[in-house]
Amino acid sequence: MRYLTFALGKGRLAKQTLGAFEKIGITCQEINDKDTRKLIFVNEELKLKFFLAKGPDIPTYVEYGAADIGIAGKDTILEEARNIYEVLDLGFGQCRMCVCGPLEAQELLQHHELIRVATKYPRIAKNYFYNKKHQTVEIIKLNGSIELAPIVGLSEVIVDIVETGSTLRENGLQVLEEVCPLSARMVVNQVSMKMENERITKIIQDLKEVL
Ligand SMILES: Nc1ncnc2c1ncn2[C@@H]1O[C@H](COP(=O)(O)OP(=O)(O)OP(=O)(O)O)[C@@H](O)[C@H]1O
Ligand SMILES: O=P(O)(O)OC[C@H]1O[C@H](OP(=O)(O)OP(=O)(O)O)[C@H](O)[C@@H]1O
Repeated sequence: MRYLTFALGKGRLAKQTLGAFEKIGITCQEINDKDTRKLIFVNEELKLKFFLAKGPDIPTYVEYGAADIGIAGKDTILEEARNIYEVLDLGFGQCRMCVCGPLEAQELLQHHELIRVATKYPRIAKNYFYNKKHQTVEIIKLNGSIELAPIVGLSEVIVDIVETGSTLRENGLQVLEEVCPLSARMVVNQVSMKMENERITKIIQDLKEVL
C-alpha cells in the first residue's frame, strides 16, 4: 500500500485539524510535540504521512500531488484558485471575508468612487469588486496588519478576514460589506481522488460522522 500524504497548515487551523483526525483514528504522535522543528511525520502502521506548511501553500502542494489531501481555509482556496477538488467543509475556522474601513468610507463605496482597497487577497477583492459589484477599484497587495492601511492613508477600505471583530474595533474600523463566509475545507488532488478513491472516500465519510 502506498503512503497517503496530508498537507496541514502550521497556523490557526492546526489544532482543530489534528483533533478531527484523532477522532477518526488518524493519529501521529510526534506531530503534537511543540518543540520539534521537524516538518514531516509518518504513521507507518496506517501508511500515512503528514507535513506542515504555510496555509496559503497548501493548495499548491495538493495540485502538484506532493500531498494527496490538504486542509486549508476557504480564503486560501479562493485566492490560490488551484485545480483541486474541495470535498468537505470541516465547520471550524469560521470567519468572514469583509470589506472594512472607517464609517465615512461607506459613502465612497455606495457612490462607486474610484477607491483604493488594501488586501492580502487581491484575487478575492478583484473578483468581488469587478465581477460581483461591477465597480472599478485600485487594489493594493499587503502581507499583514491590513487594518493599518485606512488608518495611515494607504487606502480607503480593506478586504480582510473578520472573526471576532476585535481588530476592527480596536482600530476604529467597521465591517462595511460582507464578501463571503469562510471555514476550513478538505481539498484533494484530482488524480489521487481517482487512484485512491476508496481510502479517501472513507476518510471523508468518517469525518462527516464526527464533525
Ligand atoms: N481571525 C482569523 N484570522 C485569519 N484567519 C482566520 C481567522 N480565523 C479563522 N481563520 C482561518 O484560519 C486559516 C489559517 O489562518 P492562519 O492565520 O493561521 O494562516 P496560516 O497561513 O495557516 O498560518 P501562518 O501564520 O503560519 O502563515 C485562514 O486561512 C482562515 O481561513
Ligand atoms: O476579527 P478578529 O478576531 O480580530 O480577527 C481578524 C484579524 O486576524 C487576522 O490577522 P492575523 O492575526 O492573521 O495577522 P496579520 O494581520 O498579520 O495577517 C486578520 O487579518 C484580521 O486582522
